[in-house]
Amino acid sequence: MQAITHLPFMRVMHAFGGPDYFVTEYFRVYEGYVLDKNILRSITENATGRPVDAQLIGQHIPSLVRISKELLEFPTSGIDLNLGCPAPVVCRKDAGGGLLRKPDHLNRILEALRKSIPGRFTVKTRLGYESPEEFTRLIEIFSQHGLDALTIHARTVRERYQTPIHPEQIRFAVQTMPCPVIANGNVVDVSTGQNLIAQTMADGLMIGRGAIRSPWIFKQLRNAYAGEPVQTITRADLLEYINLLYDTIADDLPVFDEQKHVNHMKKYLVYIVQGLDTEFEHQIRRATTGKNFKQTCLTFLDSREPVPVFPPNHSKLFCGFDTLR
Ligand SMILES: Cc1cc2nc3c(=O)[nH]c(=O)nc-3n(C[C@H](O)[C@H](O)[C@H](O)COP(=O)(O)O)c2cc1C
Repeated sequence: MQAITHLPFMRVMHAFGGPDYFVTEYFRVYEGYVLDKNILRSITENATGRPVDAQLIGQHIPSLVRISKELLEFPTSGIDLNLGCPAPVVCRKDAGGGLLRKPDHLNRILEALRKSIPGRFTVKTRLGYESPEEFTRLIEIFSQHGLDALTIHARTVRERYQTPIHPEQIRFAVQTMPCPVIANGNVVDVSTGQNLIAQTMADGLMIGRGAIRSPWIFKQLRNAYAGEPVQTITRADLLEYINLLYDTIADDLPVFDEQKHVNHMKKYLVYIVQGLDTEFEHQIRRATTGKNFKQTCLTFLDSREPVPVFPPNHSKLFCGFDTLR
């Protein structure tokens, strides 16, 4: 996730158990593009011991091929093509989710990338641009290119993040695709993860916002599937997580600018505070210094009280996950 799931964030996720593999923020590929050194560090300095796929976004075929080849010189576990980003600035250029409106061009991109990537080549997609009905045609295309996995964020581009997802479309892909299918969208706890797997029979889960809010989610799911006890998360656990995130990201900065760092931390906190005290959220929004930020966290989180398992179901940050409960 752009400007969120960078190298220090991956380190923190791993400290709490972490996913089986990571995917980088996307490299925004165009003619003349030079590899972003900071994103590249997620690959070259990945010390988690878990694989990391390099994600590309773009539509210019020679550049996508060139950058894939360049990336394969580094210890990446594979190349992933983003067909899901709904940002208007990306879609207008027919990249990310915008490419779903250009199936013929998409077909040519997949053909060229598959030819030039000898190892793992995967796609992360939405269901279509305007309507889930577009997905049948897209699956026809995806199934022709020997993909190593297909990850599906089961919403259309138009639906952005503000609706329930369409698990039946993931189920359709699982039945149709000759490769593993990873289900994505609205997994916020063990029950929503297990229900998404049960409804789709997907080969795995990708978790985004739910992991920012609660990095224990990977370990909790592993424990639940193994029939082991699942950890209850307390306010004090959250405090430890936030402090680790604050310090790990700060230590990774070439130049530390306190105010910028506090603002960056707010990108995580908007997810973390969901379901907690509204006054906590207000005070975090107003924090400008590190001391102020950390003191606010301490004031609201210094207790052994369990935190709510679910965030609110109708906010701008999380929406529609109750259909998976
Ligand atoms: C702020 C933000 C940035 C994102 N950046 C990326 C990205 O760079 N690449 C990608 O494949 N998906 C990106 N996504 C989408 C997520 O990976 C995921 O598909 C989506 O949030 C639904 O899954 P979730 O409910 O587990 O978060 C982003 C989502 C958000 C909210």
